[in-house]
Formats: sequence, C-alpha cells, structure tokens
Amino acid sequence: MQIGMVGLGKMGGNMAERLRRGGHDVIGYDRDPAISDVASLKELVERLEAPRAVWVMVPAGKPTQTTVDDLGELLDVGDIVVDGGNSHYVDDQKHARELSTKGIGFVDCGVSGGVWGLQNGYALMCGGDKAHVDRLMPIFEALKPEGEDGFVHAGDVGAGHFAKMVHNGIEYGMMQAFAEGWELLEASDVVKDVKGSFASWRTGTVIRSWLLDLLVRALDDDEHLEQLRGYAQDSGEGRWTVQAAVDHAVPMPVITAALYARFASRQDDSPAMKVVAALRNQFGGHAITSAEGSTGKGADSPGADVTPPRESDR
Ligand SMILES: NC(=O)c1ccc[n+]([C@@H]2O[C@H](COP(=O)([O-])OP(=O)(O)OC[C@H]3O[C@@H](n4cnc5c(N)ncnc54)[C@H](O)[C@@H]3O)[C@@H](O)[C@H]2O)c1
Ligand SMILES: O=C(O)[C@H](O)[C@@H](O)[C@H](O)[C@H](O)COP(=O)(O)O
Repeated sequence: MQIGMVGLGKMGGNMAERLRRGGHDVIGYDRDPAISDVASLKELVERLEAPRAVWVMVPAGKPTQTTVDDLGELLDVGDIVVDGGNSHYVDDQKHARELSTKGIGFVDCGVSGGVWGLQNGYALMCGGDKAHVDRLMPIFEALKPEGEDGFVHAGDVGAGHFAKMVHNGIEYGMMQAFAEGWELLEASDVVKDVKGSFASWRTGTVIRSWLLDLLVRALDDDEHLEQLRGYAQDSGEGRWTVQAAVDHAVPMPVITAALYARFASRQDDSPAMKVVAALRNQFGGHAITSAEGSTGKGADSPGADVTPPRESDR
C-alpha cells in the first residue's frame, strides 16, 4: 500500500523504514529538507495516488494542527489522515470534524514503543470509523509487533489517543515507582549491590518488565546515574491523564504524584518549602537554612537566636 509520512524524526523516520521493510511504498515529508523525500507537503500529496493516506508524526499541538489544516486544503474526498503523534484526544474530535466537512477521513492512532519500534514493532491504539481503520489495516499490520497483541481499535475518533494518554499515565507511575525504589536502595548501605538487585529482578519477579530492563541498561552505562541531573520534562500526556481523572472524579494518587515529582525536579529551590520552613520557624522556632546554605535562626541549631513572638503578634 502507498502512504505519505509527515515528520521523519525519531518516530516517523523509523516507522517509514519499518513500513518499507514490510513492502509498502512510503513517501516522506519533513520540514527539514535534509531528511525529506519531497520539497513540500503539496508535492507529497501530488505524488500520492488517490484515495490517499497520510500519516502525521510531528509534535502535538501547533505543528500537528498546522499540518492537519494544510492537508485539509490539499487532500480530496475519500482520502484519510492519521494522526500518530501524542495529540490530546480533544484535538482529534476537532480535526475529524474539520476534515469530514471536506469528505476526508480521520483516524487517531496512539503509538508506543519509542526508538525501539523499528526492530520490535509499535503498539498501536486507534480511534475512528471502522471503514477507515479497515482500509489502513495493511499499514497497521506492518507497524505493529508480531503476534496477536499490540493493536486495538479502541473506539470512535479520540479513543486511540485517550487509550495512549492513559497508557502514558501508567508509564509515569511505573517509572516513578522504580525511581523511588532505586533512590532508597542507593541511600541506605544495607544492600551492597543495587544494580545487581535490579538486574536480578528482571527474571521471575512480579515487577519484571521492559521498563525494568531499560533501567538496568541505563545503570550498565552509568551505575549511579552520576552523568545525569535529576530533571525530567513532560510532554503533556501525564497532565491530560490527571485532568481527565479530575473530570471523571477518578482518584489517581500515584499518577498525580508522579507528574508532580517531575514538576518538582525542575526547581532548583522550592518556593513552597520556603513557606514551610518560614512557618516552622515562626511557630516552633525551628531552624531555617539561609539562601546561602548556612543553618541558623532556630531552636534546631545549637545556640540559635530564637526570637519569641511579641504579645502584639499573637
Ligand atoms: N519519541 C517517542 O518515544 C515517541 C513515542 C510515541 C509517540 N511520539 C510522538 O510522535 C511524534 C513525533 O515524535 P518524535 O519523537 O519523532 O519527534 P522528533 O522531534 O524526533 O521528530 C519530529 C519531526 O517532525 C518534523 N516536523 C515538525 N513540524 C513539522 C511540520 N509542520 N511539517 C513537517 N515536519 C515537521 C521535525 O523536523 C522532526 O523531524 C510526537 O507527537 C511525539 O509525541 C513520540
Ligand atoms: O509509549 C511510548 O512510546 C512513550 O510513552 C512515548 O509516547 C514517549 O516517549 C512519551 O511521549 C514521553 O512522554 P513524556 O514526555 O510525557 O514523558
């Protein structure tokens, strides 16, 4: 089958390659001319035979919106657009509506597997009309991992990205659990071989998993992660999961805490903890640590100068 791939980065580039290995005819467009097969989105559309299928694999938000808008102008009745990026599911419903006024189909497809997908295959979570999904099945078959699992037509438009959003929320929670366990083992000197313990857990344990395998791989490169700063970005999926949990009144303490842990990781100093330290000092005379790092003014530090509150302050 022939397909256009827009966005040939870490994901789209490898997906185009996996599709070609699966016997499909892929024409790729990227705004970076060094990796693009064609000079423009217009040329990509012109090179595809109708009815066309175009897979969009660019960052969520503005780049995806612009691409879908442009494709809406360039494509024809009967063509289909697939959004494989990590878009918010509410954007899908908007994109499907806009494209359907021109007779263009839309399928949202959450993709999981990262840079390993080329060799392992990509897990796919689709949303959209059955007729559109059925037409794209040869593409999905080539992208997905071998075997029965790794593909779901999760529901109508938006369901694919909703499933991917929750998958990523779970990913946040699992990673945070491994991270906290690792920190405790490193902090205590009871377990002498932390890396070895993690490595041993890869077989037979309840927590064996691909994330554990990847953590051991990272520890093989840098046993105490000394080359890294404890700083973690997020690209939206965790936030959207927590927002959806609030909308549905579903308690999500683990995923929410994992998301907030990432926010905390980006602070050199915690404004909230300044307030906590200031209040402990105010009510209990407990020691505070100055902005320069010295401990002072408080009963926790020996000989500290604790100023009792004045009668008028009570
Ligand atoms: N990296 C992952 O593990 C992963 C996994 C699943 C899904 N995703 C999602 O897949 C999408 C792509 O991710 P990636 O990791 O390949 O990112 P990337 O930054 O490696 O690649 C994005 C590519 O899109 C191109 N691009 C950006 N705007 C464009 C536009 N308007 N027109 C044409 N090309 C444009 C860029 O030049 C770049 O080559 C994102 O939505 C991401 O969230 C990423
Ligand atoms: O299933 C996957 O392949 C990953 O989840 C993938 O989608 C990507 O690596 C995330 O976008 C990272 O998300 P954060 O930037 O929010 O951690």
